[in-house]
Amino acid sequence: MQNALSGAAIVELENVSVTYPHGVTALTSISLQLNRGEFAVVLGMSGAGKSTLLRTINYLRPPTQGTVIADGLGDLSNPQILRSHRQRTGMIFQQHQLIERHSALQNVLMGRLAYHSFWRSLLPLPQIDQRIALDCLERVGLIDKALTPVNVLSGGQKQRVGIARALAQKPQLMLADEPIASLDPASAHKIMTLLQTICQADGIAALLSLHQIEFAREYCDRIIGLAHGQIIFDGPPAALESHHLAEIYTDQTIVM
Ligand SMILES: Nc1ncnc2c1ncn2[C@@H]1O[C@H](COP(=O)(O)OP(=O)(O)OP(=O)(O)O)[C@@H](O)[C@H]1O
Repeated sequence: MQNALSGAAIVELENVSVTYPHGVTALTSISLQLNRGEFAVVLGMSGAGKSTLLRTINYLRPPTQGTVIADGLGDLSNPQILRSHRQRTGMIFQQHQLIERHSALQNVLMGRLAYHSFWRSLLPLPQIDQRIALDCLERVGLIDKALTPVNVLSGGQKQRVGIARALAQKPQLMLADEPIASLDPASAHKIMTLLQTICQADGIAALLSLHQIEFAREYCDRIIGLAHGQIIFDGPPAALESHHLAEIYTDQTIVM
């Protein structure tokens, strides 16, 4: 295979830095591989660079230095490679980013657009796409809400529609930016269980950003700790000790 990364990596960041136009550096010299089949989390204080890291992995925020390489595809600075990488990368957002007046099904169908040209996507999508979207709604337990406008769904249900939309892309990589931040603990556990189960069943690599250390420990098999745009810790939950947390959450008291 051309442009294959070593080992199990699906995407690799090499010496990546991101500086925003007004001069804030959000990431500094990040080198990181995300591996197939892993369910990883990035932890860090507000402003540590978690969202920027996730967005850089699909070039919603291109690096100002360094490269992002997708396995089997190559450097994301090439527009064609980026298009292929985005097609196989699902994105889940804290605020769902759904079209509120559209039904759950219409929103999930958006996940199929990456498989069609711009002009084709202006027409109703083929039946096969409708079937895939309905399957995805079924997997997140919302088949009975397929025709319900999203604006009458609960926060947890909206997040499940967001997961179904990402899933409809048939992704190999899932990026989830604070997927449980606006949910109560019971709904948050449901969403984490759902994400973990689906990613495991479909062999999807996942990188989530979270604020809740206890959720990261319970569900994830790899923790990446960021502080001030740099990686402070990268390892399994069992290796994360209080001194790492003190470094990640520099201004906060840590309760273990
Ligand atoms: N669009 C932007 N333009 C300018 N600066 C930005 C932009 N987005 C983020 N930043 C800055 O980059 C730094 C990292 O922000 P980022 O959103 O990646 O952190 P975060 O860890 O995700 O924070 P939070 O947990 O609050 O979402 C911060 O200093 C932030 O102010």
